Amino acid sequence: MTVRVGVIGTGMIGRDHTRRLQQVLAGAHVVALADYSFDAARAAQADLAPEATVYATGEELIAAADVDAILVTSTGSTHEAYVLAAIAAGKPCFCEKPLATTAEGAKRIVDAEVAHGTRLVQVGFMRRYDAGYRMLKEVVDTQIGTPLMVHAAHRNPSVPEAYLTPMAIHDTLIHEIDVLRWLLDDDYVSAQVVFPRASSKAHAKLRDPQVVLLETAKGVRIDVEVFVNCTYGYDIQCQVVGEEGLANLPEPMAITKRLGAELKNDILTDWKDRFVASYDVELKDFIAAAQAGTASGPSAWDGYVAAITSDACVTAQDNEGTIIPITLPTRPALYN
Ligand SMILES: NC(=O)c1ccc[n+]([C@@H]2O[C@H](COP(=O)([O-])OP(=O)(O)OC[C@H]3O[C@@H](n4cnc5c(N)ncnc54)[C@H](O)[C@@H]3O)[C@@H](O)[C@H]2O)c1
Ligand SMILES: O[C@H]1[C@H](O)[C@@H](O)[C@H](O)[C@@H](O)[C@H]1O
Repeated sequence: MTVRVGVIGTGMIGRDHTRRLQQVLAGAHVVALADYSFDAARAAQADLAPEATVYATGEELIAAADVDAILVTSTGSTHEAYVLAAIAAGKPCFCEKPLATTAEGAKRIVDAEVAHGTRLVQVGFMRRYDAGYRMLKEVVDTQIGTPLMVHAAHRNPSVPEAYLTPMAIHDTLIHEIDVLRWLLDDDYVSAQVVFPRASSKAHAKLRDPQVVLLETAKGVRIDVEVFVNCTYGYDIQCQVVGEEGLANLPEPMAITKRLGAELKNDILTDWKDRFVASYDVELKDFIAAAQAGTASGPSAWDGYVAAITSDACVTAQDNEGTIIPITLPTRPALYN
């Protein structure tokens, strides 16, 4: 069965996912588009999905009889309402991160899905599908002994003026929040944030870099450097230290050059290139589950836990150096 998909939000990643569904992956076809900007939706239709219908609102798209499944790729603050509408319509829904901008909003989605009784939501935590992270998890699970510490870094070359200090948490660190929890099969119990000397490359409303310290229920200590004006490239690092050895996330494949008396290789600069393959695999997973009328992969519960953790980290930013406890509610059976 070909899944007929409606895409809400045709900005950068909405267009990229539409391209994936239309040109790369089998089993799905984009039949509907909507964006707050009608022109943006029309442009995506012209460039990527000429046969799709453009709807004036996301709500109309969700209700359309010929739409089997929904992709929510609009601005983060709009996700919650669309995901709730998709659940109410009983349609599988892939939602880009964040699931909701508050923990309360994410909880409303969890409650709605639990009331529905089966999974319908997949959250766009694509790193779980990255080949490098999957290799790392295999080694962490089987070879280096009990994990004790994680050292990680999330570096972007630059960010726009609209990117403010809390975004380092809910826009950027949120990937580590999810993937490290998955990697360690653990949950967080506290967060702390400290700010090193500020980079002169950051604009006035952004404190950059920052170091986030997380502690897990099993006692693992995690430090994540978030540095979003590092200038030199898009660089994701992750090292897990275990009782018997340590394991590093592999570097992306790159040609090593011996040139002009130098040994060098290029560093990627764009997240789209760094995780291009994992975006393909996560949507393949979504299509396969949607064909069966359900969802798999990162769940609404994972989105909710990430939101609770993000909120604690933002509180920790506002209270530099203070350890902020993180308490999770009981996980509903749907997510076991
Ligand atoms: N997983 C990842 O690595 C990754 C990467 C990039 C973006 N994202 C997430 O995807 C989402 C979109 O990011 P982007 O970079 O494409 O942003 P963007 O600004 O390029 O696109 C967002 C689009 O949503 C539209 N929009 C705004 N309000 C709307 C509404 N109420 N209804 C319908 N459309 C609406 C805007 O007009 C715009 O076209 C964000 O939540 C972002 O965090 C995830
Ligand atoms: O929305 C983007 C995206 O999620 C990237 O993966 C991340 O590295 C950026 O910091 C963030 O702004």
